[in-house]
Amino acid sequence: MHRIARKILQERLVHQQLHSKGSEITVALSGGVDSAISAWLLKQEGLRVRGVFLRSWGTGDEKEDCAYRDDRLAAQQVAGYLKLDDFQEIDLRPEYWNEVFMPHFVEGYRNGLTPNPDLACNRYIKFGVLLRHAARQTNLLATGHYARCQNGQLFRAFDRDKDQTYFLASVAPDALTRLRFPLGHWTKKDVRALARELGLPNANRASSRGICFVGRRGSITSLLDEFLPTSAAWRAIDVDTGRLLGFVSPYLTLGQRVRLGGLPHAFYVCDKDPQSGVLYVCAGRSNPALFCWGYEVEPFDLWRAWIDREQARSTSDCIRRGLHFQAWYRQTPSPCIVRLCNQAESASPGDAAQTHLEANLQSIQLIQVIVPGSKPSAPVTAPGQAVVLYHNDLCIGGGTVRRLIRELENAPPWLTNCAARSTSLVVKDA
Ligand SMILES: Nc1ncnc2c1ncn2[C@@H]1O[C@H](COP(=O)(O)OP(=O)(O)OP(=O)(O)O)[C@@H](O)[C@H]1O
Repeated sequence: MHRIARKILQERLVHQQLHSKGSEITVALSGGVDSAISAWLLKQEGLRVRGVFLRSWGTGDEKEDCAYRDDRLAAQQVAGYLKLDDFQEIDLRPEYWNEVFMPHFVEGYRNGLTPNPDLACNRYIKFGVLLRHAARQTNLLATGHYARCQNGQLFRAFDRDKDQTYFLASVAPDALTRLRFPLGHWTKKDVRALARELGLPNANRASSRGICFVGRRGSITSLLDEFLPTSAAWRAIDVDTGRLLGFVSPYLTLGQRVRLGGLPHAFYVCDKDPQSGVLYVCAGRSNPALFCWGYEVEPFDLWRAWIDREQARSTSDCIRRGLHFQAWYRQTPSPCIVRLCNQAESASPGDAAQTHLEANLQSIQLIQVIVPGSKPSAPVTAPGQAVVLYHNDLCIGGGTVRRLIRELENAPPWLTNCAARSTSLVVKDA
């Protein structure tokens, strides 16, 4: 056995449950080194491994088609080199277009949001349509994501620097029960070294360009101009003076600096009104018009599943403490308090002093992810983006930001006193 693999297997870092010899699994092969090593590891377990390459994008653009052909060829070469039991390409361009690109990306921007198509892609394409496709032949699907999964629960990867649970938080809990992430206990460094040791044809290939499209176009703005050609510039209005300062791109994000010529200050986006085509801006980064207490979030199913499990042992207390949130991939997690609420409360949250939720927890449609402290602070994310929640290593979902919470006039005692207290949930390591 190869040196690095032996070291890792001997140290029992591959904790995934071993399946009986002869069972089958589908591996999503991107052409990159992570999915290739995942396939190799599964073969070491004695599984029959079928490779599948996914085509999700293509507009006839020569540069894009060229990148797609390179990826497919690399995936095919890996499948041949590892003597996988099968290799297929599946074309999910219509599904990607209809379930991710148009509804999440294009419509999101049209509605003034800052969407994250990668989370939608994982939920609807890789762990939706592709998983259903895989289920026709094998019951399990593996990918080269860095994450750990056990009993339908998602845990951070051993390699914190590569941990991809942020992108997986939107995946349906029942899908998680059929997924394998063979690299959950590996570091990227060891994966790369093993690929070289095995002489894989893609051992030195850069990380895959993924199945998403933006990187290949240069900028989101040029892509959106193509798909939303009628979007006119919006009016930039200074929130403090009500003055019209100029006309700007509608795709600017909350907190982003706005380029407005000939003005003495730097201006930042503090609010967007897609109905009237107005971008509210404020002078300076420390302007209170930018600040918020936290984020109102529409929860992913994974969060609901966590709440359901918790409900069995907890009271109807609507505050959850001892959690951390991440607002983007690789962001250092920050402490937060989560308050469960329903639509009616959300319309007028007041000081959010209510501590008992009358409604059944099942009816929760919104959660408030609040940053502890006595003062509001500058936002770290924007409507449309995902805020992902963690309890230690356990990823408990999170959700899509619907709006910023600006209304808590003074920090209520539960927000300032209880920041450091932890929930009594016992987290089992995967
Ligand atoms: N076009 C594709 N076809 C099949 N599977 C894919 C494709 N793109 C990504 N995947 C799967 O999703 C996983 C994570 O994709 P991501 O785009 O984050 O790539 P990555 O971390 O660079 O991994 P890799 O080195 O395998 O490309 C991949 O390891 C692979 O299993």
